[in-house]
Amino acid sequence: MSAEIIDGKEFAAALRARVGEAATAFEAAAGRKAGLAVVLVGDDPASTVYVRSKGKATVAANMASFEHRLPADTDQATLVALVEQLNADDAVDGILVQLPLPKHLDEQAVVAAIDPAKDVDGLTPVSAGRLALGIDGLVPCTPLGCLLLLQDQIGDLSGMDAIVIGRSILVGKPMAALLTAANCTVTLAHSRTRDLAHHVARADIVVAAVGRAGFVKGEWLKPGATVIDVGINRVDGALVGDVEFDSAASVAGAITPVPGGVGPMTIACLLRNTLTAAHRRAGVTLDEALV
Ligand SMILES: NC(=O)C1=CN([C@@H]2O[C@H](COP(=O)(O)OP(=O)(O)OC[C@H]3O[C@@H](n4cnc5c(N)ncnc54)[C@H](OP(=O)(O)O)[C@@H]3O)[C@@H](O)[C@H]2O)C=CC1
Ligand SMILES: Nc1nc(=O)c2c([nH]1)NC[C@@H]1CN(c3ccc(C(=O)N[C@@H](CCC(=O)O)C(=O)O)cc3)C=[N+]21
Ligand SMILES: [Mg+2]
Repeated sequence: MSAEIIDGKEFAAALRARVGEAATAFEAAAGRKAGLAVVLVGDDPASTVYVRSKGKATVAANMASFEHRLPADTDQATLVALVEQLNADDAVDGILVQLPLPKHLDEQAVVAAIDPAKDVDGLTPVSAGRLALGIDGLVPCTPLGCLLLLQDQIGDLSGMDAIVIGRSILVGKPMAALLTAANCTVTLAHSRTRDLAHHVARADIVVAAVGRAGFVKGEWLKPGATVIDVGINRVDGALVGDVEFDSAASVAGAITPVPGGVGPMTIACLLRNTLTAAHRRAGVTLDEALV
């Protein structure tokens, strides 16, 4: 193995600590804590674990956490009514509806009901439109976390060839937009891409968000490439990424592990977005140098 291991867990802990300090300053200035509401429909075990760890991180960063758990058979009108109630609640700065929702619910309509000012997941049409147009707004947490790791690892990304594998609304598409804004030349690959290995071989930066364990092979990589593994797959009880770690680590220059890479960054960026939303909503200036 030759690759440097990118310690997302450590980076995320430092970011959460800075967000916590800024959240304390926000409370002093605004007379209230910044607040994050998370909505979980159903009892998918992985989602339940994620929502719980996020709630703990929120409280540890001196923000208020509001958890709403609804039964799996909740109807559309009830869920949208909850989102509207959270939109109207002044103590709530951020709203996250855990995805995927049970199949009988219209995910797009639920997300579109979120007030864009509180869209800390960056998933509403308004947030996605702002990102596409280069207008300042709230950016999806996982791609934001990946970008922060890349900039910390590499510095200026200008002119680099990047490939994003996966084009989901939550990860791949916004990741490609962020890398484009950072002046990379971006390839966005998906299940219909022909000769993926050929495209990967050109890339200085590889972001894998496919949802298939060990899908990206080390032999595809350009030697020295920086590899960001977004995948969270459970195989025989263990968490593994979308990149075949051992073969990739022998070719890459740097690589994120799973766990301990992108996952912790997602939570840290969720807190950061909540703090950003709180400042904007309260008309308090955020010291950007801090976070
Ligand atoms: N670490 C974290 O914080 C987070 C991790 N994740 C994890 O990241 C992974 C991806 O999540 P998400 O984006 O939501 O997943 P989706 O299932 O929504 O999207 C998967 C994408 O991968 C593409 N894909 C599937 N098979 C192939 C293939 N053979 N070759 C090329 N592309 C392919 C699909 O293409 P097509 O569009 O053509 O179907 C699709 O665009 C999952 O493992 C998920 O658990 C997700 C969110 C946060
Ligand atoms: N609206 C919405 N927004 C999301 O951001 C969102 C979502 N829905 N649905 C599910 C996915 C998945 N996701 C993860 C976040 C953190 C870890 C994480 O912290 N992982 C740890 C390991 C955790 C463990 O051990 O299980 C790690 O990688 O080190 C993983 C996955 C956010 N998602
Ligand atoms: Mg380091």
